[in-house]
Amino acid sequence: MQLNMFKGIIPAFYACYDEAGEVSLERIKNLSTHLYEKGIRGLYVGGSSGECIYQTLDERKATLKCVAENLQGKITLIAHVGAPSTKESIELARYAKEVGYDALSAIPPIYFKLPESAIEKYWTEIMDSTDLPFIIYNIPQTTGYNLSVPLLKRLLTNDKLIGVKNSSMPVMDIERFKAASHEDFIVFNGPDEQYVSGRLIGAEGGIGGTYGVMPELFLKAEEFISAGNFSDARKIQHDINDIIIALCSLNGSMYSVIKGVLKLSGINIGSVRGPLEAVTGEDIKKIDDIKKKIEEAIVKYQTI
Ligand SMILES: CC(=O)N[C@@H]([C@@H](O)[C@H](O)[C@H](O)CO)[C@@H](O)CC(=O)C(=O)O
Repeated sequence: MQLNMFKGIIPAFYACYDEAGEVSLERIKNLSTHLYEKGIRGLYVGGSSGECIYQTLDERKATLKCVAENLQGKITLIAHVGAPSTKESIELARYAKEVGYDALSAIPPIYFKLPESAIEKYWTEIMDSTDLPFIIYNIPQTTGYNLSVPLLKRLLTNDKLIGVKNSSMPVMDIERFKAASHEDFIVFNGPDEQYVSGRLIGAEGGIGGTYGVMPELFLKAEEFISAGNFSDARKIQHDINDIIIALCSLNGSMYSVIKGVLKLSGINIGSVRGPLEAVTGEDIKKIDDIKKKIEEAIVKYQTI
């Protein structure tokens, strides 16, 4: 397996809606083209940022297909296929394979608190449903399950497992997963607030929910790390974190703020779907300040 295609900056793709809140193929095409032109390594489609659990199977398939039709063969495409049931997850996995994805990924089962044996079976059945490589999505803050090293080791007996997208907050988890696996196993940094530290401790790429609103800054952070310029890497991470704190400071979901910034920048992908909350009232005016903050940071690092 050629793992280089997964190394680098992979934005988690945002759900794209029209003004009525329906999935918009035109907007999916616009956003995916916009991110591609920024120079990203790939896209992670249909994950948390894709509002996966609030979309129907048909909407998720339409999104997967539209991104693939636009960018397949140009960048790495990872399909997140985690769904409430194994049946639906496998249906999405087979669909992703059919429309040309390079890899699959899934959160553990949601809602019921299931034993690890059920989680193992769930991921194994998805892996066995196609010949695509598979990436575990570990995000304990939303799923309530944190990948254990013993389960990772058992799953590693399946050659299709090529990596973990780790969104748990301790960077040490990245080091543990890397140490429990092998050289050709890739750990993706999940928390964007610690991209630099995640990379230094063993992550070889990143998949993140805020990359899409400021790809230039994460591409630059990656450039600094690759060049061994840790002083500037630390500085840009600081500025990125200030922006993430601002994105999370308004009265709606972070994704609503991100979509507001993108809209002001000419990329309209609508708002968020309930129960996620949109930004309202006076806070709407503050979105422009966040956009300016991002632009200032981009300019600051452009010539370094
Ligand atoms: C808990 C959480 O939502 N984590 C995000 C981060 O990118 C997160 O949005 C960011 O670090 C800001 O807190 C990602 O791991 C989500 C992601 O990659 C996805 O959309 O699938």
